[in-house]
Amino acid sequence: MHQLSKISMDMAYDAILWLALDGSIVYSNFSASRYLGYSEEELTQLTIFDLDPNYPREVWPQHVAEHKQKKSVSLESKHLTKDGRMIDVEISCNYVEWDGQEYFCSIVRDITERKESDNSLKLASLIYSETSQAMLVTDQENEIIAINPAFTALTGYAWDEVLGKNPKFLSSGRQDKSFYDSMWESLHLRGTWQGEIWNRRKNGEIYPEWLSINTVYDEKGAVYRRIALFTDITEIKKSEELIWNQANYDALTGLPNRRMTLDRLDFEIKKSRRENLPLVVLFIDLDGFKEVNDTFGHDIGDQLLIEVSQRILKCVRESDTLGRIGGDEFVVILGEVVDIDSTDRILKEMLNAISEPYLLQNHAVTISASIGLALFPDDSEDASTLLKSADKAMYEAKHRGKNQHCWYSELKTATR
Ligand SMILES: Nc1nc2c(ncn2[C@@H]2O[C@H](COP(=O)(O)OP(=O)(O)OP(=O)(O)O)[C@@H](O)[C@H]2O)c(=O)[nH]1
Repeated sequence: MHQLSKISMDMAYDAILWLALDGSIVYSNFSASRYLGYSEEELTQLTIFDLDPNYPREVWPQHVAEHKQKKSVSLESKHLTKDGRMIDVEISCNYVEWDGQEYFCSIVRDITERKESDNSLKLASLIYSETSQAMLVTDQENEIIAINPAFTALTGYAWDEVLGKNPKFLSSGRQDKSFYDSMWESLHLRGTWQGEIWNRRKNGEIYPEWLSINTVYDEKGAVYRRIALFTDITEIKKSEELIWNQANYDALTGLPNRRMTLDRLDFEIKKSRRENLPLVVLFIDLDGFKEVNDTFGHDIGDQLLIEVSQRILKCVRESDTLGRIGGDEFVVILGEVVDIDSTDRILKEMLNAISEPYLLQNHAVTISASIGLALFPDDSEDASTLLKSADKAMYEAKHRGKNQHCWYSELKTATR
């Protein structure tokens, strides 16, 4: 019978250690050797304090008394293996009296793996609850089964308001069906999608977010969960917009700057080519603007530039472009001109409007402009050459006495 119980103890998955009341190991099974790395003989030379070096020896007598009284105690600790590893163990310590002797029979289970997975679960749950990224998890039916606190902070929706809902209730309506179709196509094909999307908060506010969706599949390869992570990118968009505006618009007048004006000219040339209609570029330079600055100061000069730009705008269609490309230099693009002769009327109106007196900070200021014109496709077919031609024509207008216009074609005729 004794032999049988030894065999069965050796077959046990858990380690079994018999301790005398002084903490010395008097018996161990096969599993104990397996996880601690010591032979049975070696273990009988050791004490519980060798296996558990952090065990405070001074409390041992107190623990012995308690364990004797309770008969059975469960606890978690760490054991040091022969090769120096500390492993997590779960111990069930039982007080046994046998053959007039007292023992503790400790059943020890190696829980290192469980601890590691507990720790990674704890870490995952910490990340889930503490991250500033909003998270949303849906099930096979695409119904929400989990959200994190950042989701509530970002969208304004609490857990009980979203549970079981299809996430499409967050849509802002800004993206069309084809946008969502291609998102779903990517999710079906690759299980992932990421990109920029506009959603709506509970308070109705529409905001841009960077969204990344991943899919978890079950063992049969069917969709099990989809996990969406997103961040509010309103501030990023705002600063991108600011940088873009600074790069493309003139801060004083709010008009397109040189770079943007050239882009528009490019675009309008392409349009005119498609429509087979001419396009006219006006290069406008103020006459004697330096004197306004010198006489009335830079502030009034600035105000004059703003006023002039507003007067020019009143003379053109909304679809035409007015840009400020230098100090007192403006460019107008008259796109898709059906009637070239109508340009002369616009020019007359513009020159008159600019030369009407201005009242700036109680000062009466007058100014005029010289305008050079170039025609697409006759004078040039590319944006920068067309602008240069208009510039040359403007110089000719100055040369002829200012406050007037000149077509580039007139220069070509003059040099012939
Ligand atoms: N107030 C103000 N002045 C500017 C600004 N940018 C450039 N200027 C001034 O605008 C003037 C432009 O020079 P010019 O075109 O040679 O001066 P102008 O007196 O108009 O000369 P003409 O074109 O030959 O009649 C310079 O004195 C610049 O200092 C600006 O943003 N604000």
